[in-house]
Amino acid sequence: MPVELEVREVTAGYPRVPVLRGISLEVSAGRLTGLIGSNGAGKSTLFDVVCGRLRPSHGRVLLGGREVTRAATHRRARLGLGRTYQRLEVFGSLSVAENLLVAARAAGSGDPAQAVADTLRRLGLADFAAYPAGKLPTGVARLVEIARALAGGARVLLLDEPSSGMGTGELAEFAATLRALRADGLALLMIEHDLDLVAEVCDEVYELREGLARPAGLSPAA
Ligand SMILES: Nc1ncnc2c1ncn2[C@@H]1O[C@H](COP(=O)(O)OP(=O)(O)OP(=O)(O)O)[C@@H](O)[C@H]1O
Repeated sequence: MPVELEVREVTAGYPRVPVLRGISLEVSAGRLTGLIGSNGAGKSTLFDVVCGRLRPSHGRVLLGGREVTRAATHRRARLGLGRTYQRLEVFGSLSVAENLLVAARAAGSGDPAQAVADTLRRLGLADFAAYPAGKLPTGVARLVEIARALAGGARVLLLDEPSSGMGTGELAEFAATLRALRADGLALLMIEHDLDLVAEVCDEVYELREGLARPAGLSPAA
């Protein structure tokens, strides 16, 4: 499977706070890659570099083999990069379907309404289509965030603690959803604190520690 996202020797941080010190990792299509590490290790910082919210002082980011290290966030989105956030970022006053429609229109997809219908079905959200996103239980709202990225044409998806706020039943369903997205050929990079979920679904796992990404000793999924 082709490598969709490459991070090569990235060094980045904030004024007087060095965080990443030469990180390299790859995410391929049809693979679910886990990213773990203690609080403050720099996981979200790495996502910010990949998305273009933070410019690295050294190193490169490639999407689908294209250099995007200096590309604007919206250009990366056009190239198929999607992201969810640790703190939910759905449009609360819009319905679930409207949330997706905004993304599908912004992506300029051929038939936005069709893209929305397909994505709602894909994530098992059809019954919630007309529901105000701001009133959803957290676990469902996290699926809406993922659906919105997919409706926007994401092929590389960065998930920031997607299981937080989910109950046990929701977690089992979510694991199945992740496997289905992987089977569809998406390249998935997931920050996650639930190590049982990581060990269950991830093909490979990196641990972020002291500014470097190292393969973690979690048994990968079959
Ligand atoms: N805007 C900022 N300005 C200055 N320092 C920041 C900023 N954002 C994050 N940091 C610092 O950068 C370091 C890495 O933070 P980051 O949020 O990337 O860690 P994380 O691994 O995602 O942690 P968590 O698991 O708690 O979300 C921390 O020391 C944090 O305090």
